[in-house]
Amino acid sequence: MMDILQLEGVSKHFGSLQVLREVTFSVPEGSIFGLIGKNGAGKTTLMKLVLGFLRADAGEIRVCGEPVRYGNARTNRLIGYLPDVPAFYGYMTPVEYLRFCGQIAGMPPARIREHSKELLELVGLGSVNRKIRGFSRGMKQRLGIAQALLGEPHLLICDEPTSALDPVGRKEILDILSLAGKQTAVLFSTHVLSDVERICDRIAVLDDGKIALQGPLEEIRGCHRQDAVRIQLFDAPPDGFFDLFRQMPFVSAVSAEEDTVTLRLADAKQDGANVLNFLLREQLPILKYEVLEPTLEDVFMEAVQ
Ligand SMILES: Nc1ncnc2c1ncn2[C@@H]1O[C@H](COP(=O)(O)OP(=O)(O)OP(=O)(O)O)[C@@H](O)[C@H]1O
Repeated sequence: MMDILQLEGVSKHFGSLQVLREVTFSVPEGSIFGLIGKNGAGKTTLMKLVLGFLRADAGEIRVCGEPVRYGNARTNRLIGYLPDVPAFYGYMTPVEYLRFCGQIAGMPPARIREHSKELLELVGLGSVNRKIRGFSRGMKQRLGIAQALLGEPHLLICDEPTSALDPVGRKEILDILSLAGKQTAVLFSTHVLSDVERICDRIAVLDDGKIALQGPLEEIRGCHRQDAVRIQLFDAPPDGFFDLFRQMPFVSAVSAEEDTVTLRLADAKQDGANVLNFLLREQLPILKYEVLEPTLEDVFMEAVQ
């Protein structure tokens, strides 16, 4: 699979502040890539480097195999960009705005008309003929995505597209990015882990300028799988009963609370069956049995500590 974006050993400082330290990762074709980091972690700086708006101190950035050149980034024809605070001409309607953007980019008028219509449908602004001035923040973000997709980019870059939106607006944006991801690779930054869990297939965690963790989301979860099970009984067992689990060799941790116990196991499948058998033998009916998935939050906290 071709890499749409490659960063290799990219570093950047401002004065005495080292913002990025030898950042290396790539975004393959067809990927929706979540760049996770706290405020100030360097996400915006990284995106500006990819767009050639800033000059890297070291390292190389390639878009579809072409090196990015500072100040003269021909590679930007391959990229659609949604900045964190997009600016629009408030007196235009969405259709007028996209026409204006298409004209600047030198697209043929028929193509602009046709493609604008599709894109405005995609972002849920197909029937909105009002001026942009009165748009909500979410509507502006959606129009921004339509604009970024107008040139049919190979890579769509969105800087914190969901921050400052309410849960409904946030879901709308994620759904749109998910759809856009069928046509183009997507790189978006966020500090919201649930956004990433919803739509990304790959992630990188940026912490203190370094990539603390990266890879396919499934793989990352797999590696950090805790193999824990939570069991709830119909009734609280006799005092101290759950402590019996501590003596079992395959149980590495026990936490108990009234009728519920959480066990860390070497292997959820095999050891889980042993635990269940034990409870049956002791004639303690089970209300609920659950294998716990590590949340991205757990994984993230482990990576950035
Ligand atoms: N032009 C600049 N000159 C000096 N310092 C800068 C400049 N641009 C960014 N910084 C600093 O670099 C650090 C990283 O900023 P950046 O905007 O890349 O972070 P971010 O992860 O995008 O954070 P946020 O989510 O707050 O936008 C911050 O400490 C910021 O103050």
